[in-house]
Amino acid sequence: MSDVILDIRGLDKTYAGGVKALTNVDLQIRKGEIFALLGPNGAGKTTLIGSVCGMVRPTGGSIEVFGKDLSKSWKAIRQRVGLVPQELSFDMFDKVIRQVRYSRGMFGFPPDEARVEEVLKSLSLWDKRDVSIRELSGGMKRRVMIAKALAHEPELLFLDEPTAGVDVELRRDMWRQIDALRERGVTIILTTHYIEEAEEMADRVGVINKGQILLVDDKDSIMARLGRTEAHFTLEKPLAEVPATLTKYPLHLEGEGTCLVYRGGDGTGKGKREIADLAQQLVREGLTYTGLETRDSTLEDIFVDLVEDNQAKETVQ
Ligand SMILES: Nc1ncnc2c1ncn2[C@@H]1O[C@H](COP(=O)(O)OP(=O)(O)OP(=O)(O)O)[C@@H](O)[C@H]1O
Repeated sequence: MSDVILDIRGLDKTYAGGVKALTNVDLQIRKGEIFALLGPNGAGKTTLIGSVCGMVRPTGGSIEVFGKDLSKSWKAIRQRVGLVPQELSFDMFDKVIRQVRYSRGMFGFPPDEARVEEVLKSLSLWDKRDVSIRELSGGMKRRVMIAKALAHEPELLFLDEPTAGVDVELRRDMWRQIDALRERGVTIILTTHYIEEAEEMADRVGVINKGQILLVDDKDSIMARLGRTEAHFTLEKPLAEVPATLTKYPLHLEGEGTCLVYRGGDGTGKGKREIADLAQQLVREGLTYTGLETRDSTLEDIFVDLVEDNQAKETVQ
């Protein structure tokens, strides 16, 4: 891939206390994409970001950013990378605009008032520029964090849980901001617990659990490959087992035999077709049902299944 902007190979991190936070992580990020890294608490997301942004020293593997080895060209690379960390970090008594200016200087860039103004305006912070940060709401403080990370015009931007603790309205507003950055060609890697966020924003999604990458793919292919359709047939009379004539369908019984559950398909409409066939066959076989509910799986279902599967495999091993 010639447009790879970040190339992580065989990355390992074992913390001093012995916690293995990353195991043999391979990840390639393409220029201009929005990549969402999903994982439960403690999966290794922050460690992975920290390894690229210089807060964590990996114990194995390699990281190339903009085609350069991070361990050799750290300073030049860091100038072109932005990070919005999970935890708020600034001088609470300082004014918004000063913190943004200061951040630009920290990365070795000369003052540029036009740029600072543009960033503050794009995040609807211009009116608050002379307000002391401690007086802002939590969501607005988070915007200041983003403004700081954007002040030096990064080409690669990491957002670690950008919308944690932010209300729905502000979250959507931030999504718009992130979209605007993409339009400007910024490559964005975000970690999130909100699967809705990944579903809405990302071009590609990676799932990490216990320090291992379980899956990386285009969001649409994940839905097509792993998406399922579910149908719940409420039966008039309970069944002891799934009839032999129906075993070609992915079925099981729930609710002490009163609910026949179909779970199958592949996100391409196959599930809906099979459910329609199944419904007809139930009628032909005199298996009366009094209710039918269907729904397509979401990215969240796929994510939960993947992590649970991985957890179950680990328990067996
Ligand atoms: N400085 C540290 N020293 C020792 N262990 C650490 C350190 N930082 C993180 N860990 C451990 O490494 C593992 C991965 O943590 P990490 O913060 O990377 O996960 P995460 O996916 O970002 O979690 P969350 O979603 O809760 O932020 C966890 O078991 C965590 O307890």
